[in-house]
Amino acid sequence: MSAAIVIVSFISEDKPLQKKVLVTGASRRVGLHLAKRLHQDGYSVLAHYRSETEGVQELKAMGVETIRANFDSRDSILEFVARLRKQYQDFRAIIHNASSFFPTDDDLAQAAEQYETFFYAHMMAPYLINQGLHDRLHGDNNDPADIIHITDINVENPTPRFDIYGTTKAGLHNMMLVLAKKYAPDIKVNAIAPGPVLFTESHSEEVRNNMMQETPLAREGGAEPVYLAVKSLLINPFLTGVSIPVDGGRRLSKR
Ligand SMILES: NC(=O)C1=CN([C@@H]2O[C@H](COP(=O)(O)OP(=O)(O)OC[C@H]3O[C@@H](n4cnc5c(N)ncnc54)[C@H](OP(=O)(O)O)[C@@H]3O)[C@@H](O)[C@H]2O)C=CC1
Ligand SMILES: Nc1nc2c(c(=O)[nH]1)N=C([C@H](O)[C@@H](O)CO)CN2
Repeated sequence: MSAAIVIVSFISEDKPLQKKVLVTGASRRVGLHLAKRLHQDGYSVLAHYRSETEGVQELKAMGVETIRANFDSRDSILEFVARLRKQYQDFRAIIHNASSFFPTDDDLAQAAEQYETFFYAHMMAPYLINQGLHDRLHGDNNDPADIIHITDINVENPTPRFDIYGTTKAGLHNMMLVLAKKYAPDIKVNAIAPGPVLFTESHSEEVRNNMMQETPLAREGGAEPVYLAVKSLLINPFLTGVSIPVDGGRRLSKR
């Protein structure tokens, strides 16, 4: 056998392709951090994004596989699932991080449009991706695979100004509970409920200070605590139907 064929056969006989960890909304902030840290910890990450950001370029430069989709309609989500099934055989985990966030518009027609936006991103996309890929999810060493929903601590104590956002995040929380029952014992389904982890430019100094006064640990958490919670779920084979609040205790004191 020639040297070239030997080399090719050696490469092709290397360990089987690693199972993918799909992270949605990985173009910026928490999702980008999750994708980077999972890659650094040796997982084979498939980073989903909508906007081509600098973060996406960083992921590509790190050798992280990326896939683009906008979860803005039933058809776009179904097309994304079909593409995933065509291109990938095996997944280790799916992390639903993609999310929109803005207050409800006073105009009813605008609020209706917002409802669709939130519903597609927070409920239809996670459900269709889970249901469309659950047979491709496989754990390691006979342990269950993972689905993780990134929700919000406010699912049980919502903020009126963000009522549609909160309603659809509550739906994502309930979906975690039902799928934990539906997909057992092959798949664990859990949630991470962040609190004040990363402010946005829309948060004034006053709003930030008020939030910190309502937060027992009195700090903006950052993205790393969310990753540490993700990691703890991935390595624990006996957790399902659980929601981990990553909020510095804010849920205890928020009005
Ligand atoms: N930041 C915080 O303090 C808190 C965050 N959370 C939750 O944690 C998660 C991460 O938060 P954070 O990083 O701040 O989120 P961001 O709002 O900063 O980013 C959300 C990501 O989702 C993507 N996305 C939004 N809509 C769609 C869509 N229709 N199709 C595809 N992708 C979409 C965005 O893509 P694009 O780049 O195109 O905008 C972006 O990559 C979210 O689920 C959020 O709800 C909960 C409570 C507090
Ligand atoms: N998709 C997003 N969801 C949420 C965000 C965000 O920036 N994007 N931010 C919050 C909080 O207001 C946070 O910024 C402070 O607690 C909630 N959800």
